[in-house]
Amino acid sequence: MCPAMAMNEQGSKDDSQYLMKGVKQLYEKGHLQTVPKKYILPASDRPTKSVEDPNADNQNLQLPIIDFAELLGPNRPKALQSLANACEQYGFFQLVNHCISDDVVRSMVDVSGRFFDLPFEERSKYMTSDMRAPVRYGTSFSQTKDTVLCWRDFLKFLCHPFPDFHSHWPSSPLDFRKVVATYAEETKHLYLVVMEAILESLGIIEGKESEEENILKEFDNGSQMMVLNFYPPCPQPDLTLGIPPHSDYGFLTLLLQDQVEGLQIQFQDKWLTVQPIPNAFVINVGDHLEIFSNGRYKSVLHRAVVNEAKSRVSVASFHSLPFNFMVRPSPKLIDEANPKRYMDTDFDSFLAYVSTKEPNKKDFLNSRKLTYLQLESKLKKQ
Ligand SMILES: O=C(O)CCC(=O)C(=O)O
Ligand SMILES: [Fe+2]
Repeated sequence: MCPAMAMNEQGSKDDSQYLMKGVKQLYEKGHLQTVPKKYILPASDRPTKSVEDPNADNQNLQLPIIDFAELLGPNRPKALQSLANACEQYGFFQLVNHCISDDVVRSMVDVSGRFFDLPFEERSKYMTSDMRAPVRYGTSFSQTKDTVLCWRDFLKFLCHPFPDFHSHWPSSPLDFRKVVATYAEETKHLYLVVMEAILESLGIIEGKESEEENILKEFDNGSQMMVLNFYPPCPQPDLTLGIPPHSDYGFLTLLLQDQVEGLQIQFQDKWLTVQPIPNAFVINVGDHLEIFSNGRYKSVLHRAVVNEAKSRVSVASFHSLPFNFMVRPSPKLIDEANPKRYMDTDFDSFLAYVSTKEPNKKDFLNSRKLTYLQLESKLKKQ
């Protein structure tokens, strides 16, 4: 009997070691009919499926679509308004007509898939529990802390700022570094143009004064981290999740998904599935932008579901200020009617937080919120 089947039925001592090799390994070697116990969520956390029930999860969602060309053209004011509405109401939008070529986008999804196709020995060279490692391969969400494991394997790596980062990236597949370097550079540029529009939509910048150029320079020098997610087919997709509900650290995430659906966002207390649009980016507001906008733009919970038939690849590019910078509500968005709603935060406090807790839902962002009493005493002092 293969180890995965044995584990399924009785649970052996080697289980955890075997499971730590990830779900691709499990799927390929296990001929699985059922998911191992360690992946089964409590009933209340499972994704449900019912087309008849209008209140059930998994209905489709047409996210607001922002046309990049409109954002740069004479209709910019209208496009900025749509951007503001999307960030306030959904925390998410799809960006179409952007400047990154179909070829660059397709190559990135393709090379990511080929990375996960490598033998486990090759992928596992990058396995580490060090959260600060410039390259980290792993499985689940936080593989050493998750009480229930998730149905995903991932590769995480730093893109910016990082001297000589190419030499840390996987050297296999042979074209990995070249394809990723082009993609990282182009997504960073796209992020900066979108971020400038977001700052304008918040009324933080208006023209090209020197003070405003400084704020843009901080974003220019900011951090960029990439995560490649791989979700193999799952024999019982209703019992588990690819990624549990979470919000993203950072200002913006630019997510590329292949044509297999799986991303769901929480909207009006329901989980709705985002329909992939070929070559579009799903962009979402991260915790730092919610803090910086003093709560005006929302960092929304999202998760990934898996399916029985197809594997799925997604590529997330996370962008924020430089790692040593404090993120705080913009002074331009604080006044008597809008007191400061969040504590200042930095990367170290985030790392300290996630390394002591099982990352769960919006915990980190909630830990940064000033409570009602704190707000009241601040108001009194003003
Ligand atoms: O795969 C997806 O659609 C979601 C990925 C995600 O949310 C993440 O990597 O933070
Ligand atoms: Fe995410």
